Amino acid sequence: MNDRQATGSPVTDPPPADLLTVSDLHVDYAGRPAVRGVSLSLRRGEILGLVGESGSGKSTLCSAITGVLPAGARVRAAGLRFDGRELTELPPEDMRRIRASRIGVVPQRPMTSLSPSTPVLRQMRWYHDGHDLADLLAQVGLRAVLDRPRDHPHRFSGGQLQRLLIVLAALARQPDLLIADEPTTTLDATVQAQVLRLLLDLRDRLGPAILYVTHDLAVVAQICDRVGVMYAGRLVESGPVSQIFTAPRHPYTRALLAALPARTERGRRLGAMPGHTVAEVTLSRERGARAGSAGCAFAPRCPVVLARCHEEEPTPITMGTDVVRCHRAGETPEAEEDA
Ligand SMILES: Nc1ncnc2c1ncn2[C@@H]1O[C@H](COP(=O)(O)OP(=O)(O)OP(=O)(O)O)[C@@H](O)[C@H]1O
Repeated sequence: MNDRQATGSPVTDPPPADLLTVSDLHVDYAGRPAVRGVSLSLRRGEILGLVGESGSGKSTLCSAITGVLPAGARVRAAGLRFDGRELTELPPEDMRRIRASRIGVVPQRPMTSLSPSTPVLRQMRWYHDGHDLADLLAQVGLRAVLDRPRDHPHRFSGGQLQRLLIVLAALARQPDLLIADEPTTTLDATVQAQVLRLLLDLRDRLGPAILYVTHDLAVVAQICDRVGVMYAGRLVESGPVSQIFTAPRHPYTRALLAALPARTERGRRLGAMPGHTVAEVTLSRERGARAGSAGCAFAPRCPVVLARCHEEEPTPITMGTDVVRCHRAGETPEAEEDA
């Protein structure tokens, strides 16, 4: 059950079934781990935010779900279940067909996703799969595009193009899952707000689940039901937005939230925290693993680190609605400081 439903649904409602369940997913690039043992689930109509600093594995996780990893990437998973079917057990062609027809992807940079030499409206007609395009555009307040049949992509703003691409991804095929990997990175705050409103509108109208990757915690607070926090390829904490923002249990999540000057500030990206970069941490961890110790990847930067954290990697612990990977997850922050 997600946060929004939690406030309004009667207690007797059956729990909504998961649309997507990822179990113990690992992705390596030429032997270097990028995603390490990630498990998550996404329910129909739910928006799950994925946050974490650059290089933490967010895009790789999305690409593993859509099945479009570059050559040289190696994927292992205990399971990748989509709408009741185990994708890893299907013949590759069936897997590709399900992914292509039922998972929509909103690109990060709209300008580079369209052909520059063909009018936008014509490109939309190629892809929209026979729906009434005028109706689709009117539903989301973009009917005016129909009056511009000769305009090429460069005649549109980034925000207009992004909203058109979201319409294509979400309405034309009506996928069950939309993956949006930082779709507002290149947009200013006002246009970003329009794009977020459009996504919420589409979710409410059509009910796709949305996996929304962002560096911006304010966006998470605004549109997501649940959030997953990634660090060095691990999902270190996940849970309802209300829980994570008010009582984060992982020290990395707490550091991210503390770095926000005001919880309501818009447009702030997650900067790397002072100290080691993720790449340095991963390298030092790999050296540690070779030397026989493989502790928590966050230990070198952790303000509440224990000796144990350098030696033993924490396993995920379920605590109420949260799943946390931290040896100290059960302690209050005050107790951690006193220790
Ligand atoms: N095609 C690739 N070949 C080799 N390594 C890659 C490739 N793509 C990503 N990586 C590495 O995998 C790790 C995870 O990268 P990924 O892009 O998934 O992180 P991210 O959290 O999405 O970062 P960002 O927020 O900057 O997009 C990084 O160490 C990155 O350098």
